[in-house]
Amino acid sequence: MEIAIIAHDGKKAEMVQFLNEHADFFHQEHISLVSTGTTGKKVKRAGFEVLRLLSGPLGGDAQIAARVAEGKCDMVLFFRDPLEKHPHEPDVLMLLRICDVHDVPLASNPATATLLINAVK
Ligand SMILES: O=C(CO)COP(=O)(O)O
Repeated sequence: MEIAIIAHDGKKAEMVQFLNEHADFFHQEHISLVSTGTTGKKVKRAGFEVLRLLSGPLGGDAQIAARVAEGKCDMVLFFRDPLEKHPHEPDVLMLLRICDVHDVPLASNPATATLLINAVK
């Protein structure tokens, strides 16, 4: 199962904390992680194996959307920062839309992400 991990700058620490809290789940062999560039760097540094794509503002969200559209990515955990502006907002909205088009589960905060991963344990 491929899970995309994405976090805006103001939410990256929360994402790493979330991964650490659920490390047993994310370290399972059948779970593979894919991530936008800078998030991926932090995820890797925290000891998780991850396929790092481009940074979000450079097209990373779009790359993840493509994986969702192609049926490669099964779940998206995207901790967005609702208090910040993002130059690549169109890409962010596109990713959310593509998840809805393809009925792929998407969590935008830790509470929902916890419910999602508990559902697939
Ligand atoms: O901007 C992002 C999501 O929209 C995340 O990108 P980074 O992981 O490269 O910071």
